[in-house]
Amino acid sequence: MGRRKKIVQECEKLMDKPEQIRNIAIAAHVDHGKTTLTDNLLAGAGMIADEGEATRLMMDTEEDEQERGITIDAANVSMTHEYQDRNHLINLIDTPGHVDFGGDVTRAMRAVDGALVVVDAVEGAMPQTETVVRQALREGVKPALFINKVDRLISELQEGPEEMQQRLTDVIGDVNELIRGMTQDMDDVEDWTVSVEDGTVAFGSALYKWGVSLPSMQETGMSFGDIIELERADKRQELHEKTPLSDVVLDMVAEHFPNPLNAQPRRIPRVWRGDDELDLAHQMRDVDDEGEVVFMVTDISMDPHAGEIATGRLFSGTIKKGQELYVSGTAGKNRVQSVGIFMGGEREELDRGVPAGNIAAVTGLRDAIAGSTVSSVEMTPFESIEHISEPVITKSVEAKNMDDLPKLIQTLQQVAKEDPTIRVEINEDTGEHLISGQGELHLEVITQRIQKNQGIPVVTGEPIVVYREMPQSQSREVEGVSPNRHNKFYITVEPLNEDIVEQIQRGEVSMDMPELERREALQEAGMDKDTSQDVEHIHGTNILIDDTKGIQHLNETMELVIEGLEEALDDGPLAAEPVQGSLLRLHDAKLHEDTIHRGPAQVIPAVRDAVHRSLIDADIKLLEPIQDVRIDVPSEHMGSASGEIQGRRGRVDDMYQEGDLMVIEGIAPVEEMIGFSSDIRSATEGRASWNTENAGFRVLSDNLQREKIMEIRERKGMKLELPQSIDYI
Ligand SMILES: Nc1nc2c(ncn2[C@@H]2O[C@H](COP(=O)(O)OP(=O)(O)OP(=O)(O)O)[C@@H](O)[C@H]2O)c(=O)[nH]1
Repeated sequence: MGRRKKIVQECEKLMDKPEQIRNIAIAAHVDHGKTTLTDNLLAGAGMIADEGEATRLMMDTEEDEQERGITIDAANVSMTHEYQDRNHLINLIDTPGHVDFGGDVTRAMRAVDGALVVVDAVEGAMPQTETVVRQALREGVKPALFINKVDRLISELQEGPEEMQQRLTDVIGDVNELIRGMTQDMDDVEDWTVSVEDGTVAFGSALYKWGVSLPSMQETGMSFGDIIELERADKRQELHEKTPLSDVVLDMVAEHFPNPLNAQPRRIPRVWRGDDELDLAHQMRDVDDEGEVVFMVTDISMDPHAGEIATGRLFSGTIKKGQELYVSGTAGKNRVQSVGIFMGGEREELDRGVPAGNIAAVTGLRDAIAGSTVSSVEMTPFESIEHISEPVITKSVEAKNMDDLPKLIQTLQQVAKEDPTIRVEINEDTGEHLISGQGELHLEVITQRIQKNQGIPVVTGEPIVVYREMPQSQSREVEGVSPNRHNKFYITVEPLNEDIVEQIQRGEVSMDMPELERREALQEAGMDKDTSQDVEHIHGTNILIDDTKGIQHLNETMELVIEGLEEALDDGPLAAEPVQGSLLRLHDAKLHEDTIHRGPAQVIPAVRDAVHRSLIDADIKLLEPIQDVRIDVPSEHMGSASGEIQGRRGRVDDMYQEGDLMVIEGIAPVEEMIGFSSDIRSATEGRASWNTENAGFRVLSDNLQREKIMEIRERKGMKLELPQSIDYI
């Protein structure tokens, strides 16, 4: 029997033993070595030959990933590992490190119970490290730490045992500081921090395939001194044989990460807000393979032969070929065509069903998108997997040949389904479609995949930034009148406080949650009690409050009011960009007796105009997306590197020495950061490494407001005048 077949059989056997399953993700800052580590683990588990570079191909499977040398999609793989005379099934997800692909990391965390955080010993904890730790903790996923590239401390930086120990202690301290900062408000008293003594920290070299932890050092009798000696003497093969990285890390995984039976009772209440007394709730907490099927889709990918593959975590029941399952948010059911597991980029179909507690790859769920809840009974869906960072950059895409148009539209729809951090606007009239994403690289990779994988030649526009509009003060009460003058709406608007906006973005306040919970959350974030009781609707990060009392027919008209409101907020009055962070109050309304005279054609424009006029009265301003920027650079290039931030309407907030490099931290508008990579390279002779992270939206400075609004209006073919309240009457 082939090796692969044998491993599949092993995995199948272990699937039914949840106490022997570990679902884990590997996550880190870009280039800290996740993919190299994952290759080690695969080789250690006997899945691939232990032969260096060729192994890379196993996890980074898409051609563009290998060309760019970074991970773009999260890859799934199942493997087995024997620990303390017991075999374990380890379902692993390797996640991308580049910030543009952070949405994949967020989704992967829903599927797993443990996160192995990889940190480069030389660079230490970096901004993306903080982000992935936060993503893990928010999902109730337990972290453990692997400090990588320790070979560089020894061979390049020539550090001795004390210096090295100090450096490792500092990295652990920094990671724990992040963890403590993020868990101080959590209700559970669980200790999420990592420590050498507990065995939740390991370190080593993924490149040279050796690793150690306190338990492994106790077992092998290796000391720091021995490691330094062997590494210095270039005896890395010996080091690898004496203390192989894969064993050390997989032992840590088996010992310290929770199995589904331990993890699910803790995680379900965090990610599911249904009634916890229901049988279904018990089945999910108990990982009941005979219960109803509850499957959370965390990733959709395309297989040229099998079609769409939905990968995700099965929390209850057994998923099998032929089952008819509900998909949240859609009507009707989908039929499961096949179920299987991933073995490093490749899917292995199984003849049997996959039971609760596993990560499964399912075909046939044509209505599912990343984030769908798929189940055998109708149920409250899981909390949506919020990725905080909204798209900030847009690019237009057109098919070169008109004949390709239908195929392009289909592909774009598929892209949006696979990656919810992308937004696609399809314009069948002009043929010019817009894709918005997390950054230049994100969009570039997607357009390249459309061209290469789908063979559709496309023309793309220059990347442009996505803007927002937001009121800055409290408006006066504004009257909106319907075209027939029989219906009137009285509205005011004011800015929402930042805490509330953030809560909505995180999904901690939504219309889907029980009202009482929502009220409490809003009050905690600073909303007064009366207001929090009258929330009628939430759209984007805007809230509608119904302050009216006993108005006849208002109830049945409310749907139209909301439609008018949404139209007004989607295309703000300044430049038709989305409005954010506004609190709208409906104070009063006068409605015609007769339904015919208060239909959509009357109510929608009246509300829309009232909202726009009140926004203008509330001193609405244009907001632009900004990024946190961090540059690490040798001190002789510090001036030119900080100049690259300041010259881009940016601000340098901090400069400090770290090791032999200077660190510059600041913020700059996304628009100005387009083309930054090549500029910083030439400004510092290629000596700088840098990282950017989207940091929300900021009011554009006053002297640029008019110019920018006109520029957008011109691009959109709108009238070239600043809108006045009077325009809407
Ligand atoms: N010296 C040294 N280099 C390493 C080690 N581990 C990884 N590298 C190198 O670091 C670079 C990045 O490694 P990857 O494994 O691709 O990093 P990653 O975190 O998966 O990066 P993304 O896929 O881009 O998110 C590669 O050039 C590796 O060869 C290590 O232990 N020591």
